[in-house]
Amino acid sequence: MNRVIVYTDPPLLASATAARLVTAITDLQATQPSVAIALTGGRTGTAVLEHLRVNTAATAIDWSAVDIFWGDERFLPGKHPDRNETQARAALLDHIKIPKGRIHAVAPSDGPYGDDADLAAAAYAKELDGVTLDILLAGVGEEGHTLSVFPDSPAVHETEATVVAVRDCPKPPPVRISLTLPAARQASQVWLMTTGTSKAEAVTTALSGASEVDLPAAGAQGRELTLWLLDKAAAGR
Ligand SMILES: O=C1O[C@H](COP(=O)(O)O)[C@@H](O)[C@H](O)[C@H]1O
Repeated sequence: MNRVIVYTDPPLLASATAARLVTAITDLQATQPSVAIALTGGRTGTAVLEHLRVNTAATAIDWSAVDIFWGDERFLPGKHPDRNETQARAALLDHIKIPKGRIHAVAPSDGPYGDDADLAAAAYAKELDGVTLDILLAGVGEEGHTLSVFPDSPAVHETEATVVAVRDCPKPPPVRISLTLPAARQASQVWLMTTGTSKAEAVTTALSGASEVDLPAAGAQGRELTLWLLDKAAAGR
């Protein structure tokens, strides 16, 4: 099922999405022992986490039973400010009571696999093996990328692997680790969040039946639900 929800502006989108996450996570926790969420980087994804941090209802979440993954990561040294993990830690993860073992970050480029992005991708695929993501949060780029799957790139043609190393990305940094679209489609719910007029064309093209090769965001669909969370500007077309 596809749903599109439009908010007046980016701050409202971020706070409403944080509230939606609180409800979704606590509802899931009422019926299953643990919940798996994949985070996204970028402005909107980080703003949602900041709102989650200050949302008083979020104290109802039992973080000790939430596994945190990332849909994609910028392959940079650990603690680099541009890593999606670093930003998520600053926005939320360093402020909540979540056991270390529940945070499943992608290895950095100075980590156990050094700067071998293929090894880091393979290790992350292993980490995700057997996990069903309850909610995959993802952004949308101006050219229609989602996760770190860019239009007409090798990653968008990947049909076997769940996680790939992505090189020569048009958006910096050039090397990234990303879930593939087939892996994204294993998630129960995919929430695609984006704001701003610069995203409007990508959004309308994706929702008008574009091919995922041309517009990867069109191919990120959850098994139960695909939710497009937009501000008025991104929905403007
Ligand atoms: O580089 C990335 O950007 C996208 C979208 O970011 P935004 O700032 O335009 O919201 C994000 O979804 C992705 O995780 C990240 O690596």
